[in-house]
Amino acid sequence: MQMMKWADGGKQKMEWECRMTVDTTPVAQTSQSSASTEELQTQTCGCKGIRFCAMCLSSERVRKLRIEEDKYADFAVFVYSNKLKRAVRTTQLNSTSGLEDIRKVTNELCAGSSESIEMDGLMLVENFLTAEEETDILKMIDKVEWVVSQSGRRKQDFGPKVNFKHRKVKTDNFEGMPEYADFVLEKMRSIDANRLGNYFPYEMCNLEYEEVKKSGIEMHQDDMWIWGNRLISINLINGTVMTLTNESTRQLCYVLMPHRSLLCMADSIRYDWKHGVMPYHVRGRRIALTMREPALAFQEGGQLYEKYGKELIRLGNQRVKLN
Ligand SMILES: O=C(O)CCC(=O)C(=O)O
Ligand SMILES: [Fe+2]
Repeated sequence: MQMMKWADGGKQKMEWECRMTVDTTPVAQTSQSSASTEELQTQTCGCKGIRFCAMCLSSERVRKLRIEEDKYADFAVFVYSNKLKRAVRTTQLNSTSGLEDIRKVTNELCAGSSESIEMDGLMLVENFLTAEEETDILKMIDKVEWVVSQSGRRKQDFGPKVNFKHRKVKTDNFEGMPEYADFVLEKMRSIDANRLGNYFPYEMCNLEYEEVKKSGIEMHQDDMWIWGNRLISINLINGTVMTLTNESTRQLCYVLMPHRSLLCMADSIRYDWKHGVMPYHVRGRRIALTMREPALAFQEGGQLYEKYGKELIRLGNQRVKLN
């Protein structure tokens, strides 16, 4: 299998963005060309810097960045077991394994003598939404215009624009969360009031991934200045794999996220690990409904509450009616 890594060390400039992410070097991506790639190349995509999708895969910019290497090749590989609530070591997978192999190993896991690690702060809720609830939410999501984003994704942003480098926030286009946010937040509270209750996001970003576009999201950590502990991601239409890497312990963990599941990444998973979605783990169309809560400094009593937090929290509590 051919691997790609990025020659610029993964650093990239990002100014006013609607959302998160401190991007660093992405994990190797399998490079499979598809018949439709060439047709897509004539279109305009949103990729810049280290990012790529099917449309720009063979552009001059992307070709210059590629070198043959897999950054995580020597990491110990684990798969997350939602039954055991632990990540179990496997030698059947490597750092570029495909979706079907990861699914097989995950489904065949059993409590045994394999080395395993606690995944503090990782919570996977299978069947978080029923099929009917998913259909209702999707209808509302698809009423809103999609905007081309990076790495083959499209997005719908409900949140502030943030200049991560200069630590500035603009709220000009932020009118509140879409009306279906209340249903989602109430369902989270009803499932686990302790861990998922009391969640008042001031950002919701729906991300659309498509297999044909080779959509993915590079290994990254969400920004820690503005966004708080719990990152939420709900899998609509199709599930996928969340890849987690811990560079200090040199461990990689695959978390199989079924269709209609919710993933919460908090505590050490949020702060000690990176996460990403590999394009070759995407099937068909997938929508990730993601949410972020205020960092402590932006909450009442925090240093940035008066300057930014108060207004952001007020807007986060407003609802936008969808026609
Ligand atoms: O696609 C997902 O589930 C996660 C996306 C993500 O990590 C992000 O938006 O920061
Ligand atoms: Fe993220």
